[in-house]
Amino acid sequence: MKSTLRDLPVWQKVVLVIFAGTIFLTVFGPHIGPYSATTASPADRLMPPSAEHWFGTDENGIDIFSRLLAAPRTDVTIAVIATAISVILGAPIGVVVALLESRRTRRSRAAAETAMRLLEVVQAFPVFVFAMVLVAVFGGTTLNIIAAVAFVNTPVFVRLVRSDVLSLIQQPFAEAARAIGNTEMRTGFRHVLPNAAERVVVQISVTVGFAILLTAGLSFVGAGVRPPTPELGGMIASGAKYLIVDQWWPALFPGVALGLIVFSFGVFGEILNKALEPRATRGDGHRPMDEGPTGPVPTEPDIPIQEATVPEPVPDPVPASAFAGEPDGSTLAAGAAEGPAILAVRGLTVGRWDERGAPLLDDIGFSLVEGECLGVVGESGSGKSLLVRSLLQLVPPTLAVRDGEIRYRDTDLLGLDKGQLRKLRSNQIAAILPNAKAQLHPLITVGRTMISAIQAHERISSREARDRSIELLTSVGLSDPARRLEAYPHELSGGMAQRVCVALALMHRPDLLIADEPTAGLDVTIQRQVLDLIETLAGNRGTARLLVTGDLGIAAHYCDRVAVMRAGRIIEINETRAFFANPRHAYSQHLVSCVQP
Ligand SMILES: Nc1ncnc2c1ncn2[C@@H]1O[C@H](COP(=O)(O)OP(=O)(O)OP(=O)(O)O)[C@@H](O)[C@H]1O
Repeated sequence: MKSTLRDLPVWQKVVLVIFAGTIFLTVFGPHIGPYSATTASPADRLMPPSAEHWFGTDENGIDIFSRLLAAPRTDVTIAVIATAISVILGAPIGVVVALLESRRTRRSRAAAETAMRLLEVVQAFPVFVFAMVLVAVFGGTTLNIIAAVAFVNTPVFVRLVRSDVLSLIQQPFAEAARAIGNTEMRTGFRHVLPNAAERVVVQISVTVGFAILLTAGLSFVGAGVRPPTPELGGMIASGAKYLIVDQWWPALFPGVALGLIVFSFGVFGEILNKALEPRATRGDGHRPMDEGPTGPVPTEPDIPIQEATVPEPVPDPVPASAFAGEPDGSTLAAGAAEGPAILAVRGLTVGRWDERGAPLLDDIGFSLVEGECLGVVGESGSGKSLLVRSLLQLVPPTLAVRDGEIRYRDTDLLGLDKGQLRKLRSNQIAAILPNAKAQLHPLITVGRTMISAIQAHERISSREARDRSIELLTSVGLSDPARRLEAYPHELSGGMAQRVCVALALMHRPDLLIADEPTAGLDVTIQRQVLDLIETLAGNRGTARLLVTGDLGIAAHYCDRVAVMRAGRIIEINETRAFFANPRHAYSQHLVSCVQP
């Protein structure tokens, strides 16, 4: 904060002083004027500025300087209370409307649409006229003025929060929050809404400024605060009629004061915005945390990961027609593993929700047994991530599962309601999604994310949840876990963030782990450490793993079987050794040939 203040340009520092002065006057103003701000003195009527009355006197002979010192209390108090009401009403409505809109059901979309149309009706009236009508109908008491100003400003916050939540709800950290078992509402309010806070804070400051203007405007037209209460709009109104007779001071000073106050609130919002941004407040003084000693030392893999990396996208030296053949019985021979399946997928087909266009996932089928690791490989755009999202029921809102079955043990996942799904996620089915840093809430410390994830499933105190978080971070090999709990995601290295995500995914000892490119973006050594960690923690507990990767070397080293995807279909599934020794499908042969020396 200190460095933010120091870096401000001079004019902003001046505005900040005006803002601080306004707040000071709001609290103490009525008590510090040299004269009474309300007692009339007809003998001193309309005296020009002088040493005795610095800003002159008004039509009632009251010292204008003393009234100006007292007036901000009225305007600012009304504006602040009204704006607080607007935020308290507007922000939750905005979150709910956004969540309704992001659902695909007709009913929820209709409800969101109705709410937005109603807001448009409110906003279609000129705000000032609307506030005047409200005050005229219900009377010009202070409470009614506050209610009117709050009412006309509420839609601003609804719209602002709605648009922010709509754009943020698809972000990786929000998806991750849902994947670890948070309800949609909890994700919306606890994970997404704080990210809209920066814009809301700026808007609050601008709105308070506007609300001061509105309050003054209502008083100016005689519908607001009544004399003799010192109030800027009323002072301007009473002074304006003397402008034509060259008595400028009763209107000019309150006019300038009003302009400066409104302006200072707008600028203060910007300054606050900069100061609240965690990267701004902590970025300078905090160097990125060192990786520190980490967990299990990896053993040498049989196949070196670097050498096996498949460049993306895979060039197609073989004509496309060579790969066009339908997968047949031979290429899908090992599609069903032996033993009772933990996950069984049949005929899964995903496409646009309005059923237009070709499916993006077409007739996907495979199964996964206890303790097994199935690698899903394929070129970019083949549908690997979409498969993961479909399994986790996190299909983007523009897409939908058109057909098929996803069975987790005896449960049909596609038939579950949100509550049942939430219980399964994280408790029994866990996910690690790509780009760990983006999965973690940018404005929430690692500790709060972990505690919230633990408490989403267990009724335990925050202290117990914190102790558990420290144990978990230790188990994923993070040094100094208590300090890591206080860190924001941007203060972690990629490898550390990924370890936190592994801890989050495995905290409830799931028996199915779905990992989508869990090491994307990490350097090769860290990749191996993270994959070994998953293997040690999940594999040794018998957790079945579906590991999506674009790296055949990773699939070769860590997976029991490999499934190859191309253009939304699984074209081959085989045991890992057999797959690399003798790939059956022409496209698999091409993939394997790309990584063999
Ligand atoms: N929200 C969406 N709306 C429409 N199409 C989508 C959407 N998300 C993905 N797709 C399409 O689905 C197909 C599969 O995408 P997906 O992200 O699953 O590929 P991928 O195999 O994971 O690729 P990569 O390895 O590059 O992440 C692509 O053609 C993509 O354009």
